[in-house]
This record gives sequence, structure tokens and C-alpha cells, in this order.
Amino acid sequence: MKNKLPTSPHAFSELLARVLKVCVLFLIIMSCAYMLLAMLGYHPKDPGWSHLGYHAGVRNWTGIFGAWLTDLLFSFLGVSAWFLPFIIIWPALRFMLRREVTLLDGLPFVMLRASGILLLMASLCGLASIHLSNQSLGFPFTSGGIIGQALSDWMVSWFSLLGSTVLLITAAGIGCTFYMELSWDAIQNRIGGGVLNAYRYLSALFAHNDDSSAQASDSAKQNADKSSALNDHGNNHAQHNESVRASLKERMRARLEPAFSASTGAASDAADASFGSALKSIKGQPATVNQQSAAEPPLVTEAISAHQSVKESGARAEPSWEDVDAADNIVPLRTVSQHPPGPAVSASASGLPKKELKIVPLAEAHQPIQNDDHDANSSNKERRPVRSLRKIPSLDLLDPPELQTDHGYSEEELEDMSRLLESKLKDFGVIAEVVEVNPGPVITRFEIQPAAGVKVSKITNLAKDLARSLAISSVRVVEVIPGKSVVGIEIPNASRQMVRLSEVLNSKPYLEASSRLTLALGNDIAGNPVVANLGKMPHLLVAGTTGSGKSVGVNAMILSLLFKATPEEVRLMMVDPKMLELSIYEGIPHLLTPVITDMKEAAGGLRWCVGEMERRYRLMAKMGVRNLGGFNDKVKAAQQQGKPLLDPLWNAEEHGEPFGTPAPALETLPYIVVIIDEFADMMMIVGKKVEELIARIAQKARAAGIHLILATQRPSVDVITGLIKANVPTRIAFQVSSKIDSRTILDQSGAENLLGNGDMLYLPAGTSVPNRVHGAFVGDDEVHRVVEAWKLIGEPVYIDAVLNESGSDSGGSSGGLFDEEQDPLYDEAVAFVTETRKASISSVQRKMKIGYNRAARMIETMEAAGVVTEAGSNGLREVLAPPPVRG
Ligand SMILES: Nc1ncnc2c1ncn2[C@@H]1O[C@H](COP(=O)(O)OP(=O)(O)OP(=O)(O)O)[C@@H](O)[C@H]1O
Repeated sequence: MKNKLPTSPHAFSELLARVLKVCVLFLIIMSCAYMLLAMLGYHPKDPGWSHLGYHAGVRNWTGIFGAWLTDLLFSFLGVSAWFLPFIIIWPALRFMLRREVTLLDGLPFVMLRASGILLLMASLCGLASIHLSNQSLGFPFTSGGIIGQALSDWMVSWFSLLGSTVLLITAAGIGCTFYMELSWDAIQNRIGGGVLNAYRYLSALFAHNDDSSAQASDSAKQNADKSSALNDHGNNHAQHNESVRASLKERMRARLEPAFSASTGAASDAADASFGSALKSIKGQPATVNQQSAAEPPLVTEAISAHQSVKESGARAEPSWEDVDAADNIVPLRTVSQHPPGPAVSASASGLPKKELKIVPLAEAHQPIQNDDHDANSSNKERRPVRSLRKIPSLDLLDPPELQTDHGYSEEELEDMSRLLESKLKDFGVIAEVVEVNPGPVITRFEIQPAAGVKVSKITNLAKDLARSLAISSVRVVEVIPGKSVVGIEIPNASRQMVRLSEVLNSKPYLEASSRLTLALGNDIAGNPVVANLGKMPHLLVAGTTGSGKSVGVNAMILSLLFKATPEEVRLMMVDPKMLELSIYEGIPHLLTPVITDMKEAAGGLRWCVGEMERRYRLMAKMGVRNLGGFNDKVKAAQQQGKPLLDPLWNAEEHGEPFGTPAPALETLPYIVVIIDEFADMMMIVGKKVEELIARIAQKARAAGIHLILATQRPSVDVITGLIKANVPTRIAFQVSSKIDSRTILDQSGAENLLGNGDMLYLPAGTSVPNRVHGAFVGDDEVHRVVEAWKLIGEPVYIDAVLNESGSDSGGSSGGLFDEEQDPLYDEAVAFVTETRKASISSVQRKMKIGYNRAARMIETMEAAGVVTEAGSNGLREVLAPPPVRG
């Protein structure tokens, strides 16, 4: 198999290159051998470059050429000439053995080494010239040759003897580094590893001696039995190793076969590619591999990388079975786990004996995220089965989840990947052992136990390098896994299972959740559904770079609301500056206003929310309840008793009714969810005032049943300001482009290592450890179907005040939009308030004969200007400014 004849021109040229390489190598080795022999046969009286021979004949074994060559070498290099053949052979050998490097590829390496050789030889010559006497050595010129003499003369005149020595040693060190492509770190590690191994070996030896002396009284028979058992065990062990090696080799061969044959089955290819892709990088880093192989026994993964390199080379018409034979080098590290305890077959990266690798599906290992379906705002009575007789479209409108055919990685693949991970970590100087693997539907989590003294932040900082060296899109390091002392490394599966919204909405946590504000987010890493209660959040910030799945995520949240609540229970205000994402919902009965696309109107909408929030607070204060749930309960109870409650805030004049018109009966109030799709745009257009409005709603609106969902693709600090962050405690980060962005949203890195396509980190309020959630996918056509179904059930009843509110503002420029002090009636209102010492909105309203919201705005402006205090717990304000002086 190995020597199959080439069949294509490409394969022929490859073969030719290989043969040429071998010839060149042979030539170099033989030249060096000749040089060495010539030097060994050196006779000072032979003829040469530096002098004429005293004898007619030549004594050198290698003839006149050898005599001249040696004389030249010794004349110029002195004693250092002896190093030359060895120095040349070593890199030549390494270069020739790098199978995949062509001469041109290798040229930079050759030049690097050549310059290293020059520097090294020159400094050795200099050092020899300074420190070795030629008297006993008898070289033609000096012990350092002409080069050493010239160099040392020049250096000593400038740097003295000591200075020259130091400089020459430094130059030799640098030359050596270039020459050997040395990493001093690796040398340190090797020396350290050697010392440790020697120590372990010695301590094991002494322990063994102690044991044997303690057991010296055992009978000779027992000893004989023992030793024969040990021998048996050793033999069994060797056999076992052999068989595992053979089986691994067989496995690889089995994997390679389909790669070569045209009739490759798609399934096996997919599984193979999935694993192979994780190993691609090794081939791209030949230096690394060589260094590693010099330092430690080749790993399974190296052999597999050879397999990968073969597999990759669709271009390489004639793959070599040498790659399969690399499997002969496999050291079956994991055999220990399946073997009775005995002399350790392998050692982990930490040098300690391996424990058995546990493979536990994430479904068992992962603690599901607590789905909090208890809404603080809703009383117990409201906790009833949700899908009752209320008219809500059927969940059948959504596409069903696809049948999952991919079964993820096999056990062997997981084991191999664990080894690869350990070895890659080791390359980066982190000694750690994979103790458990948790395969999940989208990612696989490797739990690693770092060696003592390894800082977890070091591993976190390696996330990108690990991803690159494992040739995968991203690696996420989970610093803390609750209840465990290990560090998690999350690696994406080659094929990812999609989470459909229908799957999450049909799950128990969603169906049984009592809150009308239940949001379906997706599945956790173990595949458990994750739902969250917006009522408890109570506001949510969603950020992620473009294409990360943010809009799909927001759509899934909106549909979760639409499948849970009627328009009487939840009303929506949607702001969509991009005019494409949310416009799809136009016309559903839940909307308070048409989808807002004009940013000035959006600001007006927010202001309406502030007014509504104040109104609800006053209503709740009058009714003696603490939140919207309590208010609704009271209203419903009164309705059931046939004694509906009347609106305590009713003002007939304000509504254009004659004085004395009885107040209307109170109705239950819906929750209001304000969804702003690109909230950065709003901040840019309307400015700081939006930030203040959002902060005000966020601070107080929870009890009033008003909740915000803010989405942005620009998670920068000028958008997600401190004020907003402080008041919007629940965050969701989809994939972002940098650690800084991740910190802006979550106060920690991690979101930059997400996979995109709906992969998110969900940070519930009051927690610091984010949960990874694979977002639920919902397509535009599904959204359309749900929207159409709702449109058939009812029409939206828009609240004019929202539009009027924005309309009243639209006259001003965007800069002066919120400048209430420009209100023509503002001065009059201030005079009225300071005169009457009454800072109530309704009195200003009555006096000025203006709408509630305008009056509320004036009072707020007065508060900001320090004319009145902020409302106390009883809703009253004090007037601070003195009454106007009347002339
Ligand atoms: N949960 C998911 N599962 C699978 N694929 C998803 C998921 N969410 C989004 N995607 C894929 O990612 C693509 C981009 O998603 P989406 O449009 O939501 O991104 P975005 O962050 O809103 O981008 P933009 O800000 O540009 O609109 C979608 O077309 C879809 O193919």
C-alpha cells in the first residue's frame, strides 16, 4: 500500500520532490562524514592553504583534497571547526524530515538557521581565541582561527577581556536560539519536567524499597507468585496496549477508507469531518508538532491530524498510507481507564496517572436554569391554567421542531478531543486534565481540572488561541460551574441542533407558567427549555452584533407574549427605527399605537408611558393596593359582586363632560410592554432625554405593570449608559464582536465567544453568572401566521393620547423637543403653583385647562428646576420656590 505507483502528474512531481530531498540529505550527510574523517586524519605537515607540505606524500586518509579542506577549516575556524559537521547535519535532517515542506517553503527556515550558524560559529571562534591557548593544540594560526583572532582582537580593544566574553556568550546564545528555533520556555519546561520525573522515579523507587523490606518476611513462594503475576500483568498489559493500538489504527483506517473512495457516505463524512475539523490546525503548525513530538510521545491526535491532512487533500491525488501508519505511534492513553490498575501505561499532561474520563450528557450534568414563573405582581388567584377559554391562536401555527438525526460525537471522538484539548492547553503552558465531558445538543462541555497554581483567568484569556489551534469557530471558557471545582470549556458541535420556538412554547415550563409576561428564550446547553418572566425582570436589555440572532430572539419573545395573553391582559408599544423588524406586527389587537418608526413619536410614546405610570400609581394609591396585580384583583372582585368600583381620578371637565357627570366604572388594567428594537438609533436622534425617560420608567414602572425590552446592536457605553444599566438589571447578550462589548452588556467577557445564530448569554437580575441559552428560532412566515390569526380575532384599539402626546411635541425641533420651559403656559403655571402652594398635576390641569400629560410635564419640569420637590410616598409635592412678587 505504502509504495503505490503515482497515477497523476501532481503525484509524480510530489514523488520527485521527495526523492530529490532524500538525495540532497544523503549528499549532505556524506559530505559531513568526509569532513569529519578529514579532520580526524589531519596532519600539520600535510600540504594545505596555509603552508606547503614538508613531505612529498600526503598523510591525510582522505587525500590531498581532505588535507586542504582541513587546513582551511582549522586555519579559519580553529577548534570550532570540529562543531561544523554536526551543526550542518542536524538542521538538514530536520528539514528533510519535514515531509510537507518544499524547498521554497523551507527557505526562510534555512536562512534563519544559516544566520544562527554564522553567529554561533563566529562567537565560538572568538571565545576560543580569547580563552584557549594554541600551544598544545597546534592549529595553523590560533585556537579560534583567523576569524576568532580578528574578532577577539577587535572586541578586546573595545570591550576588554571580560566584556568581550560576556558579549560573545550572548551572541552564541542568540545564534543557538536561531539555529535550533529554540523556545527557552520549552527548555525550561523540559528541564523542569525532567527534574520532576527524576524525583518521581526516585521516590517511587524508595517507596518500593521500603515496601520490599517490610515484606521481606514473606515466603519465597509468595514472591515467586507475585513476580509471575506481575509478569503476566505486564504481558497482558503490553498485549492490551498492542490491541488498543491495533484497534485505533483500524479505526483510523476505517475512517480513511471512505475519504479516499468516491462512494463516501454522507453520514460518515459528516461525523468524520466534525471530528477532523477540530484537528485541522496541527497540520498548519509543523513546527509545533515537531517540538511537541520531541518533548513527549506522539498523541492519538497527531496521528489523527495526519489523517486529517490526508482527508483535506482532495487536491492530493495520491494520499500516502504513511499517514495511517502514523497510528503505529499511538500511545493509547485511555487504556488505563479500561484496564485493571497496574503500572501506569500513560501519564496525563500533568504527569499524574489518568483518571477514567467520565462522559455524562449535559442533560444529566447541567443544572437547569430556574424558570421563575411566579410573578410578584400577580396574586395567587391569577395563577390558573393559562390556555383556558380565552381566545388565543393555537400553537399549531408554528412550525414543528425538526427530527434530530445527528447523535453528536462518539465516545472515542470525545476521548480523542479531550486528549487534543489537554495537549493544546499544554502548548500554551496550562497543565490541566479533562475529567468529564458533557455532550449537549449544540455544544460539548469539557470539564477540566487545572493543576495547582493555574489561574482560571489564564485559561479564559486563551479562549481565542484555543479556538484557533483547535480550528473551531469559538471556545467559551466557563470559569465557574456551580457546585463544582472544575473549569468548563465549551466547544461547538460540528452540527448544531436548531431549537424551534414551537418546541419551547409546547414545553411544560411555558404552558404552566402563570404570568402573562412569560418569555420563551430557547433551550439551555442541556436542551432544557428556558422561559423567563418579564414581570420579574422587570426590564430587559438585549444586545448583539448584527446577524447574531437578536431580531429572531425579540420575535420569539413577542410571540411568547402573543400566545399567552389577550389584548385585555397585555398591550404592546413597539418602536422600530429600522422600519423592518417590527412592522410585521402592524394591526394586531395588542398594540397601543401603530408600530412607531418616527423617533420623535417614540419619545412621545415614552412620555405617555411616564404619564400612564404616574396615573396608575395614583390609582393604586387611592385603591390602597401595592401593584397592578392587586389593583386588578380588587376591580375584578368588585365586578363579581355586582358593585363595580368607580374611577376615583375622574374629572368630568377634563374629558369635556358637564360637571357632575358620574365617574365611569374601573376596568382592569393591562400590562404594558414597550419594545424598542434599535434603541441606539433613538438615543442618537432624540438624545439624552430618552435616556432619562427610560430611566424613569425603568425605576418605577414595575409596580405599575409597565415593562421595557430594549434591543441594540451597538452595545457601546454611549448607548448602554450607566443610568440605563443601573435600571435595567436583566440582560441578554447575543454574540458581540469584542470583549469590551460583552463587558458593556454583562459586566464580564464571554459573549464574544458565542456562536451566533441565536446563541446567547442570559443574565437574570441580581445574578453574576450568565446562563448560556440557545435561542429559539422562529421564521418570518411563522410570525406572519400568528399576526394574521390575531388580526382575525380582533382589531387594535389605539389610545389617541399616545399619538397626541407625540403630536404635541412634533412642532418643536428635536433639540427643543423636551424643553418644557418653552411651553407658553409654563411661567403662568409656575406662578400659579408658587402662589397657591399646591403642586398637584390636576390643579395645574384645571387652572390652565390643559391635558393631564402636559400638566404632568410642567410639574416635572418644575421639579427639575427645583421649584417643587419630588412626589413623596403619599404622592404630594412641596412647593419650594417663593411666591412671585406682585407689583
Ligand atoms: N435561534 C436561532 N437558531 C438558528 N438560527 C438562528 C437563530 N436566530 C437567528 N438565526 C439565524 O441568524 C440569522 C440572523 O438573525 P437575525 O436577523 O435575528 O440577526 P440580527 O442580530 O437581528 O441581525 P440584524 O441586527 O442585522 O437584523 C437569521 O437569518 C437566522 O438564519
